[in-house]
Amino acid sequence: MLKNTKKIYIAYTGGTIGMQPSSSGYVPVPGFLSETLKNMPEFYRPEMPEFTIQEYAPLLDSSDMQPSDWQVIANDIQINYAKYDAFIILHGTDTMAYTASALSFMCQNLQKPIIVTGSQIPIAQLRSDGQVNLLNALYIAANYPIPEVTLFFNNQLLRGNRARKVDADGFSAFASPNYPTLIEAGIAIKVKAGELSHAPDSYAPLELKQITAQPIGLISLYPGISEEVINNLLLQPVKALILLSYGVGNAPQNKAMLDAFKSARKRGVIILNCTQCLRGKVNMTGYANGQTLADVGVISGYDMTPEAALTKLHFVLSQTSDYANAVKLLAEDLRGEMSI
Ligand SMILES: NC(=O)C[C@H](N)C(=O)O
Repeated sequence: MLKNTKKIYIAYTGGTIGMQPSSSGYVPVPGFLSETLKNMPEFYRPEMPEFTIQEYAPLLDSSDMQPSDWQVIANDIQINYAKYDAFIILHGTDTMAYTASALSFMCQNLQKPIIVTGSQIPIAQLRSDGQVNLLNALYIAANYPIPEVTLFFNNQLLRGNRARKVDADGFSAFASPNYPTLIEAGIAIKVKAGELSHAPDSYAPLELKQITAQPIGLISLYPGISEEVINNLLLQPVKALILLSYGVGNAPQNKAMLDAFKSARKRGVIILNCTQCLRGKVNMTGYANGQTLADVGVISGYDMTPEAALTKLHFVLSQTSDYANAVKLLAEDLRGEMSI
């Protein structure tokens, strides 16, 4: 058996995969994951790539992840970019889709795979999905390199900025409602919508973009919503509001609410329309109720997930403070996050 010579960098940020039970529920325990892996010989078979685990301190339950943590991960990848063939981010599932989306925007000109994965049951527990998720992520990173930020879970490799956590306690915790699966790991590994990289002679440098946390509001419309609620959400220092609208981008014909959007738009607040449906795309020309939103300056988020919309706003507002510039960037498909 020929030894796999690929080198993979694993950034272990926390999450259930390396947790242990405590009196107050699962908690991450430093050193425990690396020790557990040492006793799992399948990770060291010759077909497996070499890997290095960088354990972060503190290890986080991913519900504690902040934009500054995305920056730490992105900086870490940049520092190690030349030395490794691919990167795996071990992460909790709760905010995994946010981190995957954020990294996709931060890593411009990415030419190596970054796969985010984790598990629903800790790796040291009976029936854990951690071992199979990490093993497959390593194998796919080494043998089926797709040079973008992806998320691997339950035998599916998804585009990171298209993924959503859709099941709180099932193994099939992630879906990509508006974009096909990149790779399906069944008995055979099938490359579906993913494009494999063709080992270039030299890698163009990775361009790392910064994200700083931005004041962004998010609201899902509901029958009975009042303009006071909307107005409160648009108060200073909010720079953008994600409006999760009905269906293809509809909202009630409530004059006071529309006026609130209009005056916010005049103050330079971005209002981004995404659908509250799991699947499908915003089209504000479909109904008169959607058109009135476009008329007051609400912009389309097309079929972006709320996670992609939020991280894209953090990203865009970190790059520019000019409204027109920001709107231009939001309308572009920057990293495959939306279908225009
Ligand atoms: N399955 C998990 O990883 C959930 C955990 N609370 C986390 O996001 O860190």
